[in-house]
Amino acid sequence: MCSRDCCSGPGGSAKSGNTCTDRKNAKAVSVEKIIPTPQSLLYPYEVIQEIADFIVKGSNMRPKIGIICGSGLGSLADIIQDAKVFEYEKIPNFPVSTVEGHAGKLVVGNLEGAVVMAMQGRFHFYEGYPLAKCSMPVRVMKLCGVEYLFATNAAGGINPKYSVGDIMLMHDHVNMLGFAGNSPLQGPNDPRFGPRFPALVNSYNKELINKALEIGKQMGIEANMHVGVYSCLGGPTYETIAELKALRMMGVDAVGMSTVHEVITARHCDMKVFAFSLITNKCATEYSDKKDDEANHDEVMAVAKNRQKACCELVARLIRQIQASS
Ligand SMILES: O=P(O)(O)O[C@H]1O[C@H](CO)[C@@H](O)[C@H]1O
Ligand code: HPA
Repeated sequence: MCSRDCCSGPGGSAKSGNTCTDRKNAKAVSVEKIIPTPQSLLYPYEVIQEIADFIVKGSNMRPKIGIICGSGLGSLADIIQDAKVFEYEKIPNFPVSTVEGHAGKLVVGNLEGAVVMAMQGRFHFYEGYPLAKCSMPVRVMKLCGVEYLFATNAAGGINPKYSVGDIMLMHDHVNMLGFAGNSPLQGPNDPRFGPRFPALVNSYNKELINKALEIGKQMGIEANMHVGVYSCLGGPTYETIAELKALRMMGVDAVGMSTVHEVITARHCDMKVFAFSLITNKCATEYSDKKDDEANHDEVMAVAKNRQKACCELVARLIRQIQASS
């Protein structure tokens, strides 16, 4: 079995110059070798432990809260104090960020009295990474000591009541990649992380949602805050009108290309999850010739930049409350 990067995503081909020894020696390769590595075996426990040790030793901190910054929301990591910054390239066995708005840095430090670690840059399926690789950093967080995952994303609003700039607290998801038979947990289960068949009802911590709603009121943004259902598609294409109509019929309020596999991985290893979507564009669910109806990443980034202050404030205040009650 080849478990090197060259067989598991774009970081690999960069490192290996696209030469995989298994591929070069194809004639001699046995059937076992050409069956793709099950996702769960790409990052064995020991490799995750090595990465976690590297971060804990390198920062001399043990984080309690992990934050994943969505597209254009990297400033969530800029408010961390006494920060130790690790570039992804310099972390052993870590993938690289390839998307604009995802800087590719891991920031460990203090925020509102808690030690946090924040990913300024997440990994997406459309970048060519298997889902287990996209969500591998969540397991690293767990082995660093993280108890809470804060996952944030930029998303298209399908619920007609949502406006650009609104914040949707996630209380559930529809796992479209899972419907298609893809999961970060696919392959042999390592019980040191969690059970073979994890339950996902109650994945999004209700207490944290309620606290965030209260904070929204205190910030005077309650009219721009919703509680809703997110769905992740594979991307990188934005959705067709027919797909958006179908998602709406399924009860989806916001759509993106991330987060769900991170939440699955976090719940598998029993982390408490808080997640929100910043609505960066309204998704059209009727046919029209208007160019305005087309989503684009520049708009996503611009809206995220405009709303980063409110997002930072929400995250900081919620962490303060977690600290106050622990
Ligand atoms: O989910 P995040 O990483 O915030 O990014 C969202 O924005 C990008 C599309 O504009 C996609 O990557 C989508 O998933
Ligand atoms: N669709 C999918 N992903 C997205 C969108 C969208 O409209 N906006 C931001 N990320």
